[in-house]
Amino acid sequence: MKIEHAYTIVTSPGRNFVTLKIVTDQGTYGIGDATLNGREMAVVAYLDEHVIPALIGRDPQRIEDIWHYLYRGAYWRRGPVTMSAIAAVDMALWDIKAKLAGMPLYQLLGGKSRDRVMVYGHATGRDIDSCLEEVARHVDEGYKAVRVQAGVPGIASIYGVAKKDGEPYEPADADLPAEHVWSTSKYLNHVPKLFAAVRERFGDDLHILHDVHHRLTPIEAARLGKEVEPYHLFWLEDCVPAENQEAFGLIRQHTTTPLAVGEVFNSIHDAKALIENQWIDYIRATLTHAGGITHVRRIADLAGLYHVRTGFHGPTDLSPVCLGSAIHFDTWVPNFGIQEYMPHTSATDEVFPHDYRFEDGHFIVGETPGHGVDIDEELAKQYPYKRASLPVNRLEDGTLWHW
Ligand SMILES: O=C(O)C(=O)C[C@H](O)[C@H](O)CO
Ligand SMILES: [Mg+2]
Repeated sequence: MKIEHAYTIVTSPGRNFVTLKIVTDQGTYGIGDATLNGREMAVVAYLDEHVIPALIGRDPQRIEDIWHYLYRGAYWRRGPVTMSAIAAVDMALWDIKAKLAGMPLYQLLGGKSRDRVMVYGHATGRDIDSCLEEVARHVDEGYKAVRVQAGVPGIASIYGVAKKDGEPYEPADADLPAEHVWSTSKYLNHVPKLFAAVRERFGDDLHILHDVHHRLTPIEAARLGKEVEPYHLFWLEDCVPAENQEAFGLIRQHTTTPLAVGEVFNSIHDAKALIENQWIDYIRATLTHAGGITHVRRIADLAGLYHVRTGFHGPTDLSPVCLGSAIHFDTWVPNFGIQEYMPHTSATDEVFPHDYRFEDGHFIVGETPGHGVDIDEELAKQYPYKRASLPVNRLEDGTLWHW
């Protein structure tokens, strides 16, 4: 069997998505997600110019060999563009292999470790009261775990909070990067009050999560982790930028609040010290940005040795192809923790028909052979690419800060 044909599809049903389709000489095809928010066309160029020509004629069943061919063969290893391109190939090849086997992907990975996959949704509000209303809506819809993000008095716009209450949050909201202003002291003084209010209204059973979006220094993160201990967070996410993995060692010395990190990671090497030193509790590296199923499986296996569980990134800027594949992975992986879920627009769901379903705060995996997600190429053409950028963040004195 040979790869006969492969091509990229860029579509924007509400936001941009990049999909790779690989077709074999026997007609079976697979698709993979290559979406890198705000840098989509860099991955398209990488795939079109450097990867696809080298795939034609190869045996699609040799997933492991093709992974190493693309990783080692590039000489320039790692990085989000390279690893998203490799991931798209890998996901499409697993889709093909599972279709050839006549099995849903989770069966090929090793079968079910659980019947359903717990997800967390996003509650956002411009103040604490409106955030609580959104938490209530999620609880009514069956969610058992909710990420809470609220506006902070004195900060005009903040990560993770929708511009209008009740609407979904979209970070890539402008042609060129919007400029936000950030104050660590205002945030740190305010945010514990949000968790106190959530516990007060919803009691102890609801899992609550929070994303700091890389904005603190290690000692500030240690203070926050310590102060929120009484509210028993499921996790505190991305409390510091993670290029310096040792920073998490410092935070860990000070707090028992569970720590999650990894949505911007693209390799096992980004997470190795964090996992081996047990400085974190959840690893969030995603299939699309960290080299696909073949590589993320290695990260998960390493994590399992150290009591670190998975908590995959699942924003709307990863396509249903990534989400569908992630649900198969989550259903199999022994050290599963939780799956992030931001519902896609109905236009996106129409472009990407899929067989996974949300029920009572969980995802239920589908039984279609492959990863269970397809693309309607004719419909996709109706939504042309539109450049959209993530914002940048400055301190009140104008210093460029972490977004
Ligand atoms: O979903 C999350 O936890 C995020 O932090 C979302 C990111 O800001 C988003 O995916 C950036 O593209
Ligand atoms: Mg995040």
